[in-house]
Amino acid sequence: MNQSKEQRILNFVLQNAVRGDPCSVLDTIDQYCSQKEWAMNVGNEKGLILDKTVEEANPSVALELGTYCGYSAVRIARVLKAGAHLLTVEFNPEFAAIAKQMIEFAGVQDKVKLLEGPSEEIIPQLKKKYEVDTVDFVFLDHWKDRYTPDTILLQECNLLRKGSVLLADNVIVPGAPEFLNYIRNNPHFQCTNYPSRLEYMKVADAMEKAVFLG
Ligand SMILES: O=C(NC/C=C/[C@H]1O[C@@H](n2cnc(C(F)(F)F)c2)[C@H](O)[C@@H]1O)c1cc([N+](=O)[O-])cc(O)c1O
Ligand SMILES: [Mg+2]
Repeated sequence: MNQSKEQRILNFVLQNAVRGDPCSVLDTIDQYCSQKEWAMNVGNEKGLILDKTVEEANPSVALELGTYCGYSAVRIARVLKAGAHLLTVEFNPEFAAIAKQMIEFAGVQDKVKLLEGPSEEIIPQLKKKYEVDTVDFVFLDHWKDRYTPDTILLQECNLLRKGSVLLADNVIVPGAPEFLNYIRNNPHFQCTNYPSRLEYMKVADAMEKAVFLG
């Protein structure tokens, strides 16, 4: 059975990155995906915006929707303060298995909890089953038509508090027009757009930050 692209990315990391060194894992994924096979990791340019937004939010509890191979989970976990943790949600079992190995190889497994399943199932479980009170930071990087319903679901489940920061990837490519319309016209959110480029490509993309005002 021939390997998947995601398996090839993981193998390249296992063979070329430094175990326990998150930066080397990120650089190795970026090297592979810019030189060999494109993949939908947030990448290093938008990754810097992600880093700054997480550092500014300084979350105790962070949530990621769309783990994929674990690139942004490693990226976020490596800048979390002591005692803070990231919950990352992945729907596809193959991707979840890859991401688990990526996170462990990077040495950030103590800061990351990978939850497998659809967001509409997992989000309502966060308080009772995963002992979450509210989330301080949310990275939206999953299916673009799920950004809005999941943002609404987070509010319905009382998981956001005054000052919770949402950061959405790909608001230009592939685009999330319905989400931008929702969040920019919602008086409960203060939005900021961060123009950048699509990972590994000379194509414009952007991230949107939305701070919940309560
Ligand atoms: O489609 C893109 N991303 C979709 C990403 C999808 C990923 O999110 C997971 N997911 C789905 N539901 C959940 C949850 F959490 F709800 F359960 C998690 C999917 O299994 C997949 O791993 C994309 C596409 C491009 N591009 O250039 O085409 C560039 C990008 O940066 C992208 O993120
Ligand atoms: Mg993305």
